[in-house]
Amino acid sequence: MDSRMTGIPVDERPTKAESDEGKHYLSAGDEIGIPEIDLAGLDGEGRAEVVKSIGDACQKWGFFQVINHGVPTSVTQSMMQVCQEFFDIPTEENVKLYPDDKLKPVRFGTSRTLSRDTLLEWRDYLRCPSRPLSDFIHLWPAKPSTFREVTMEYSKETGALAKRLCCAISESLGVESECLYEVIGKHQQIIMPTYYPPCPNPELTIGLCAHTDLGGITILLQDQVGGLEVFNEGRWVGVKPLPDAFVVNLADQTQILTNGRYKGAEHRAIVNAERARISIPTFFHPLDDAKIAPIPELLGGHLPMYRDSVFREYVRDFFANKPTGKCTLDSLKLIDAP
Ligand SMILES: O=C(O)CCC(=O)C(=O)O
Ligand SMILES: [Fe+2]
Repeated sequence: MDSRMTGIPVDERPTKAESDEGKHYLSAGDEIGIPEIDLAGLDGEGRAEVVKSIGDACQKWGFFQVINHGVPTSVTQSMMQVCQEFFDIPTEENVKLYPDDKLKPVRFGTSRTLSRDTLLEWRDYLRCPSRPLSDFIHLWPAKPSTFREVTMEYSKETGALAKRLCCAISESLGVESECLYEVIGKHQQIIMPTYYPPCPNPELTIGLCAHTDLGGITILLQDQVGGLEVFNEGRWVGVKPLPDAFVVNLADQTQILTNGRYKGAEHRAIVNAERARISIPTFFHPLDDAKIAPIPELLGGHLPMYRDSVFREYVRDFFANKPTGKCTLDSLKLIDAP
């Protein structure tokens, strides 16, 4: 906790960065917001319409919220509750039980970049891979006592939702329904319960610096506090918390696979002085040794925008780079536009 009191360097803080780059912030209450998509029609006659809305959102934002997503409210509520109980355990205890050792798949951290002293983010998180379940479940926290059972159910449900979303996204691109699921949806799944404590001086720091997610697709559950922001068309837009919704965003590998047609949007989390916030992103990644390149059918006679890369190497470079913006993705760029 002490190190957090130093805040992050001035040029990493949201207000400074925005005034420098001419960005401005729209709050969650403003009219412009990320698309809200009702998935109720996805498995019936309304499928084509829902698929189209998803495609439009992926193209314009790389971000959308879904309601009527099929994950039972009892499952999301229990997951929020058990994560709250986990973060109620003193930080020192969690640090001891799940050391922030990069070689350990399950670990607790106070910042993704804890080892680097230039960047301190105002958050705690637990990294919890869940696929294949038998490789990881015994490493998950045993306290709270219901953590494993609740998280297992949550993992199963979000996994099924990821499949439905990947299929809909593939259809929206006009490729075979399971195309994206095969590459990004069915392999690695990592659940990352995250806790942002109230911050006495929120203007001095940030919960999570601007970044894109490095995998394929992310499904995020958040409480009603708010703090997630998406960068779109030159400004930061707050993601308004909706009851019973998931926030879905595309990540770098999907941007590569779609040859830039769909975006892995930049986002960040800001903190506030009054209330703690919990968010639970679930990341879906390709296999470590998957070779990722633009899907040939999507090139449509154009040149590929990105060169091939092996996912494992992408991850290595991502963490070696300063985790801001799109620098790792940009390093694979061959041309600016297809
Ligand atoms: O907490 C949030 O709302 C965002 C989390 C996030 O973007 C991440 O962990 O990659
Ligand atoms: Fe993220």
